[in-house]
Amino acid sequence: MDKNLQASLTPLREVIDAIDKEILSLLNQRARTAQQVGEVKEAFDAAGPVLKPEREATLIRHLQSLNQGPFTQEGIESVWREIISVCRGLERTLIVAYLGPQGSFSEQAALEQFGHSVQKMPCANFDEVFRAVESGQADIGMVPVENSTEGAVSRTLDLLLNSSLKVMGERSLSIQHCLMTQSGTMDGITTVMAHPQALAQCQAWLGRHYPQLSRDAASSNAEAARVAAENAKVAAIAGAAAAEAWNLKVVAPGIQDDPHNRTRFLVVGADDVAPSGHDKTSLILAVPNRAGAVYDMLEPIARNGVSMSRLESRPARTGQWEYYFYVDILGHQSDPAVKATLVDLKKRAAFFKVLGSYPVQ
Ligand SMILES: C=C(O[C@@H]1C=C(C(=O)O)C=C[C@H]1O)C(=O)O
Repeated sequence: MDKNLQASLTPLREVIDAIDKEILSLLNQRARTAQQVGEVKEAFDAAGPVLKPEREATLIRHLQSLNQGPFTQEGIESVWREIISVCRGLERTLIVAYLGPQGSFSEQAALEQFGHSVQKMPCANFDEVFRAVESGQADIGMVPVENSTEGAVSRTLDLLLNSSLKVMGERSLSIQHCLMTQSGTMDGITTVMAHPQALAQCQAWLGRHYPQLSRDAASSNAEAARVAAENAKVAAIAGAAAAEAWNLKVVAPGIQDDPHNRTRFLVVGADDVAPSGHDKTSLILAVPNRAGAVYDMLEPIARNGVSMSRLESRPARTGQWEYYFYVDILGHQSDPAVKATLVDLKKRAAFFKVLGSYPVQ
């Protein structure tokens, strides 16, 4: 290295070393304090949850509001999610269930939300994720609920309807699909495999570039990657993490038809989440099949000055053209306006279920 360059860098690196030493000492103070929090929780409610999503959200937002840079806001979030993950792990290791195998977008969403100091429980399908959490084998689950190109993930909606689990959080992820094979080329490839959602999100691109390939459905994109790793005739569509996990080479990155393709995931668990100051409430409603019923159902939301951020319908399977409506409103169910809205909605609805209130991402 150039001598002058070395001479200029050395003092700066010494400063960084000294700062890191301070950070390390502070991290250990924080970790010890979190252990004490764990002891207090244990003493008051040994079976109670260690995870407090509202506290984690408030703490990160507060730091972001104090942040003057140049450390980025995204940096604050990702660094503190990992710090919290380690500290939480010293209280008790969180077990997170999601649609696997390794390298799935659900895994990525789970790790972004809860950090890497968790125990991963990859499951074969969404039903298994719900079962794992309902039975207490896992603390929480991470499931996709909607995609910006393809709309609702219907199996998740159906499971939410029938499950006792609460929605405890949300996480939105940019979904960049890659085409991947063993060799990194398409030589000898006869089939492209992915989850039906991913095949749908990439259909125009596939039609343009590989119209001759047969398209096969897999239970997840990461599962398609696992199959491609065993079969040289199969190309998989999955995220970059799956290529790494299954030792595949990317033939083409970012092949989804919409470059802004995003998926929103929900955290499901057994516990209610306290207010964080910026929350959302998810609920399911059904109305009788008559003129004006949907308008009447939604009227209390507008009247109480509550914002609705999502409205999704799903057939009720009665054969009568009846629907369940999945509604997200802004605010926590303990906020007065939201509380009043929920009371009104319950009076009008043929079916009413609050899925939970949780911090807005
Ligand atoms: C330390 C706590 O437990 C967990 C860890 C947190 C942290 O490290 O800051 C925050 C919330 C909880 O998920 C707490 O409840 O304050």
